[in-house]
Amino acid sequence: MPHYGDYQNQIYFAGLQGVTPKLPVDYATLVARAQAAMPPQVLAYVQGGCGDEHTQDWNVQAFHRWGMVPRMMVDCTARDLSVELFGRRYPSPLFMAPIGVNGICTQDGHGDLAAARASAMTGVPFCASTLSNDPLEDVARACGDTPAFFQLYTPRSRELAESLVSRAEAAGYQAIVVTLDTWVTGWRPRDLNVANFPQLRGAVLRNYFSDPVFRSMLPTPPEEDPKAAILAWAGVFGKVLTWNDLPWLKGMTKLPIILKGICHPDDARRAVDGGADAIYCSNHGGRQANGGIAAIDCLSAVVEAAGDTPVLFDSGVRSGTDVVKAVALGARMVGLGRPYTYGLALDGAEGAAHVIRSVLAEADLLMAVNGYPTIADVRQAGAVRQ
Ligand SMILES: Cc1cc2nc3c(=O)[nH]c(=O)nc-3n(C[C@H](O)[C@H](O)[C@H](O)COP(=O)(O)O)c2cc1C
Ligand SMILES: O=C(O)C(=O)c1ccccc1
Repeated sequence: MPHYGDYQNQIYFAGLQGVTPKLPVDYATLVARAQAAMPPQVLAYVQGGCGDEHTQDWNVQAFHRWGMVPRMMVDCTARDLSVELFGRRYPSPLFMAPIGVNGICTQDGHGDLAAARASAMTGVPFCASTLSNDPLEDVARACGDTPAFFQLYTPRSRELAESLVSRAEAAGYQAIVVTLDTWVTGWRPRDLNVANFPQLRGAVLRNYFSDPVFRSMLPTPPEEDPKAAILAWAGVFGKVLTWNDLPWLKGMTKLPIILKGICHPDDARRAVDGGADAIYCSNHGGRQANGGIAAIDCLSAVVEAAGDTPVLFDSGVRSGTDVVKAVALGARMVGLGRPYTYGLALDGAEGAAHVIRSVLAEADLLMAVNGYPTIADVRQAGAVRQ
């Protein structure tokens, strides 16, 4: 049976022919490469966070305060990283978190399709953002046989929200991820200092411009008057959601609803009581609120409060080790964010696939060495605060 860890052998054997990996396998070197290669404003938008970026930095640092204890004399020659979510089996806990500017991270402007192709190549599900340079239908097709999720930025117009969700359902997405923490944009000094907000320059709004309800709100089509369409987008973008909206969100679709941005156990309990199908513990990578504690330090309490309801996690995941730690702390699935987008920026779908394969290989080999042959074993072993 092939293992994700086999990627390591592929790299070493290629080395015998004088071939080294096109992109690095570690995050620090990857970021350094991205910093040298990406257009400065796109880099600032992807790399930056809220305020002085303490929460963003702490998301990453806090992983180091959790550790795992290896077990010996366990037969780990065969490993199974698969997990179940909503009755479907996924080959690993990893998924690609929604990144609304994937579209402008490749030179051709089709980074969403490239991200989707990386998903098809690796079998790691892609959570497509509402913010996209290609329509969600095309992105779904580019995911091939790999199931995908659709992330909804709930607009102020209910009709538009319903239209986006029904399109996502028709396109074959498996779940709707409703992001709760971004009805307004957090204070982002890197972008403010260069006065750059890509959406206001017309980037990544294709799901709106292709939507019949959005188009019906405009006196002239977006192709004829893009400025007016962008202003209309700015006016409709962010609905303030409250718990009273949960029945409406649930009623919109047959698909499972995943609430993204939950960090407090009381919110997790309310979400479960309100019928959320899954909870997504995340602080948006520290891009929305500064001054918060690290997302990984919120995870255990959220998992406990969620009971049987599955909990997804992202924010600060930089390696396969981080993925295994998040699983040990109770995450059913773990989202990779900035790292795959840097891969995308450096080498398109291949680059993102390489980053994903490196993360999976490290996770698999860690499980092999630590004596955790399955995800259930990881969960059982847990992680300790050091
Ligand atoms: C450039 C960028 C754009 C993002 N766009 C979205 C988005 O459109 N929708 C969303 O729910 N989250 C978005 N996020 C948040 C990610 O889904 C995820 O929560 C975050 O990247 C996790 O932090 P990390 O990348 O530092 O691990 C974005 C993050 C980044 C870095
Ligand atoms: O950049 C982001 O993190 C993001 O998801 C977003 C999208 C729209 C408005 C503000 C932030």
